[in-house]
Amino acid sequence: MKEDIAGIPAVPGSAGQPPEKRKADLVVIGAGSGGLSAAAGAAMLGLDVVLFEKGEMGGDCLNSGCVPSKALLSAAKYAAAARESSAYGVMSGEPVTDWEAVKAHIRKTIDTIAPVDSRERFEGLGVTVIREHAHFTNPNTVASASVAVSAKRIVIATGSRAAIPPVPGLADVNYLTNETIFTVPSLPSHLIILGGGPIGMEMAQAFRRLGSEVTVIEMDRVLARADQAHAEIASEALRKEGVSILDRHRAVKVWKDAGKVSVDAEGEDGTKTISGTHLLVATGRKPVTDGLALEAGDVDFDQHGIRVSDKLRSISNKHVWAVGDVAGKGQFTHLAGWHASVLVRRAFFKQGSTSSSLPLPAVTYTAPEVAQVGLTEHEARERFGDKVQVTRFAFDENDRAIAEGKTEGECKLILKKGKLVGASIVGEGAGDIIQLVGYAMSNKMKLTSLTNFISPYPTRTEVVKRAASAHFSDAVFGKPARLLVSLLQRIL
Ligand SMILES: Cc1cc2nc3c(=O)[nH]c(=O)nc-3n(C[C@H](O)[C@H](O)[C@H](O)COP(=O)(O)OP(=O)(O)OC[C@H]3O[C@@H](n4cnc5c(N)ncnc54)[C@H](O)[C@@H]3O)c2cc1C
Ligand SMILES: NC(=O)c1ccc[n+]([C@@H]2O[C@H](COP(=O)([O-])OP(=O)(O)OC[C@H]3O[C@@H](n4cnc5c(N)ncnc54)[C@H](O)[C@@H]3O)[C@@H](O)[C@H]2O)c1
Repeated sequence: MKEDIAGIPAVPGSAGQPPEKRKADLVVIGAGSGGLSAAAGAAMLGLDVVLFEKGEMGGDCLNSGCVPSKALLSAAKYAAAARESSAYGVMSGEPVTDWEAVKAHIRKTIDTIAPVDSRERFEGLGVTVIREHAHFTNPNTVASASVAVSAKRIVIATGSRAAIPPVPGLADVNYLTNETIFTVPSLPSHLIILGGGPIGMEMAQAFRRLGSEVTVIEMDRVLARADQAHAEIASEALRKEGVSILDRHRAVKVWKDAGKVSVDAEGEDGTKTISGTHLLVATGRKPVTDGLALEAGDVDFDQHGIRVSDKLRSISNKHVWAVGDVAGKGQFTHLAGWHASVLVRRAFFKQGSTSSSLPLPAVTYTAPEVAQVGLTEHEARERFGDKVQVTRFAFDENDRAIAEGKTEGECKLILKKGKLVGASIVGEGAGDIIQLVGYAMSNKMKLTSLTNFISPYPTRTEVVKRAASAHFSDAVFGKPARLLVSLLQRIL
């Protein structure tokens, strides 16, 4: 693919001077989750690391992704708790949202975490941090306005940005993205959200709980990568809270009129026009490959990002690696962190992990949470056919869930001939609970490892042990077992 080199600063040096030339062991472009972890890992091994960042240290996750979204969701949780509290015998009224105070909570959360990602911390680790836009000048050199650094290893960790679909009229309205939604001047009165992926669904519930009217327009099904039944449980919960979800509706036209933004959404039953005060575009992400002069670096890329092998090394330039969203293998902070770990092990210890050598967890932080690790039941059946077994346990039989009145959900373990290949959990705390299964799978443990331990009572995580135990219940309590026990009773 040919590269769009727009965005490369025209000025060669800070005061019109040619950039200073230097060497380093490792150059990292991008100080987000992936780039920071790579830089820290290499610096802690005593290597000479140069890190370029053109924007805010911490990248998307800290500034316009995971952190602000989870801070917003936590504010929204209090609003929901106030509404629900009378069911628990505690009376409170309809909550009042102070949007400025919610934004202050978001800002405070970012500011509290920011020092971990800061220039000062990384300089303390020995990393040279250059707060400038960087681009390739040749296959082993990266330059910014002030410096050109040559290195044996260069890591591209430039992340992704919101992908804007080619919907007629969209470019002419002031739509919001993840970069602007957390600082919008007033609480949207009616927020229309294009896209029912993790961003769309998390934001839909957060704003609805804080008092906005919310409409989600999704051209396929919501949370399409999650277990379908679990995604439906989550969308039903959002609907009950008043979120209007138009799934299988494609946005085909957008326009602004008399201070309102309107969207035509086309479904099987015709076209509906939705009018609101704000429009959030959450229709997926686009890797940031522009402005890097990748052709000068002999770095191949396509619409998914830098073309790398599962070892995260560029297929066209052996000096170059890619980590995080720009590597085109998934868009999660924990995946970016894992990529950095793969890079450090491979590049400096010659160890053999790859991007896909551990099962990847994914959690959407709606209430209920929707969590996945490894394969969904659907993916497993497509791959392994009738060798697949499913064992499950419902939250409404879990005493902690009953005590807390959060009984919607289930834990589903997916097995291939008795071996764990995935798990899907929907319910309160699913993202925490699923770690137990991820741990067992990553360490290639047997299903019995999920039954052979004492789980504290009453905890929601007991659902994992109960789902695993259900798989063995026939063997343990079935007719053959009963016969054996009665025989042994007579002998012993
Ligand atoms: C709203 C939202 C919520 C999310 N929630 C979660 C969540 O709950 N859990 C989760 O795991 N993931 C979540 N994600 C995804 C997560 O934020 C990303 O997967 C993660 O930030 C990717 O990290 P990265 O290092 O690849 O890229 P980024 O964090 O995007 O960092 C890339 C950095 O590179 C810099 N850069 C780009 N080009 C250049 C250049 N030429 N020169 C110098 N610097 C450059 C950018 O300025 C940026 O700082 C969320 C994302 C969004 C948008
Ligand atoms: N909790 C988390 O871990 C978390 C939270 C947010 C984001 N993320 C990461 O960020 C990524 C991006 O999230 P996202 O929600 O933007 O993307 P996504 O790709 O997951 O979902 C986008 C949705 O928009 C729909 N869409 C596209 N064009 C449309 C149109 N014209 N009309 C209607 N619908 C349309 C798609 O069908 C899709 O379902 C996620 O895949 C995830 O990896 C993670």
